[in-house]
Amino acid sequence: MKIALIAHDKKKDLIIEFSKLHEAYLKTHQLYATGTTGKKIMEHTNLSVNLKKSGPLGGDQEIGSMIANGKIDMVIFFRDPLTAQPHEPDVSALLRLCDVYNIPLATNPKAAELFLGELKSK
Ligand SMILES: O=C(CO)COP(=O)(O)O
Repeated sequence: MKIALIAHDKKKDLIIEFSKLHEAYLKTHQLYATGTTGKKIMEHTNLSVNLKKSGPLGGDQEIGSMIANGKIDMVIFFRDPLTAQPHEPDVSALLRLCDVYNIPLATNPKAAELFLGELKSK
């Protein structure tokens, strides 16, 4: 599967923790991430992540474009619902495209755990 991993700044620690916890399983998939999220995941794990631009610099749109072109199968995006983002329109567009293309989208760790649990059971 092609999985996109994204986290807003205040959620970076959470996505690192999640990636470490599920490292062995995530290793069996192709991973993509917005710039800073992906770099941090690679710093803290042995995962190899295909890096896009940083979210505020177009990374969300790059991932959105991949979704529109059938190149992403699942999105794990730990959003920060309590902090305004300068690139909010890009964030909304990415979430919207997940619904347009019926791509599973986990926006918090519990949802992501459920998704991986379901995948692992297959
Ligand atoms: O801003 C983001 C998602 O909207 C994430 O971008 P970074 O991973 O580059 O911090």
